[in-house]
Amino acid sequence: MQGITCIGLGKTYRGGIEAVSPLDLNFSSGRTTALIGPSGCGKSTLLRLIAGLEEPSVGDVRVLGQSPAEQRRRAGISVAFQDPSLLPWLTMQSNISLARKLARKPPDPARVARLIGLVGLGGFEKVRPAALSGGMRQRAAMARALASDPQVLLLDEPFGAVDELTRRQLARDLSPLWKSQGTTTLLVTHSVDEAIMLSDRIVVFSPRPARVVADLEVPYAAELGDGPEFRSLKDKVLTVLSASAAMAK
Ligand SMILES: Nc1ncnc2c1ncn2[C@@H]1O[C@H](COP(=O)(O)OP(=O)(O)OP(=O)(O)O)[C@@H](O)[C@H]1O
Repeated sequence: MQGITCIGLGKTYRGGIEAVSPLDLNFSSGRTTALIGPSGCGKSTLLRLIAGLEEPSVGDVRVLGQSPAEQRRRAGISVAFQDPSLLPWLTMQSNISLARKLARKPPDPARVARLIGLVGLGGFEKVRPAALSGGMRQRAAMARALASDPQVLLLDEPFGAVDELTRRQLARDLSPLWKSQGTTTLLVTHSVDEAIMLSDRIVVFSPRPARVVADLEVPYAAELGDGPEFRSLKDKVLTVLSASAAMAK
């Protein structure tokens, strides 16, 4: 089975905090899955395990048939996390171009320019990260994540510092880029709207340690934003989420 496969995958941090309780989950190739759940339930930990940035305490994870470390070596995984780690000494444009170089892909200034335009940062190409706002840095990090045409894209609240209107616009403009390339995408978000708009499937987690409490398909029609399919799915996710949050009390 390709895609991303978690086999009995669990993580307990030093000090005994169990963030992810052993999980069996598969994320199919080419699909976008939103991961949603109460704050602190372990979503970022799961993403970091899949990215190979954290070692599992138990179990295993395979990313397109390989270990996360192997995939990272082949630059098959791109990440855009809450805290956009742009290199401070490089301009915004160079940060984005560098992603292609690190992935051993040929330079593609036209693609880089198009991405910068799509994230609304045209005119800021030569600016260094410190002179950008938090939301602008997140948008640059998103462009950087997409610049190398990754096979796997891991997004952890990539638009958390961006205002609601811009978020919607980014979701609309950027998701076709990864969807048309068959990228396997995981998106951690607190926004049910964003989860429905961007994904094919929504996995809802319990309070820590993360366990799956619902696994929902997103019907195609839900993408439209405010139709009955959208509203009914949103109600369903919110109901599961509030039941899940109540488990913590
Ligand atoms: N490096 C670490 N060492 C120890 N504990 C950690 C570490 N990273 C996360 N945790 C703990 O693990 C739990 C899960 O954290 P995680 O960041 O994965 O949750 P989350 O669901 O992504 O939260 P949020 O939605 O608020 O971003 C939390 O209790 C957190 O304090």
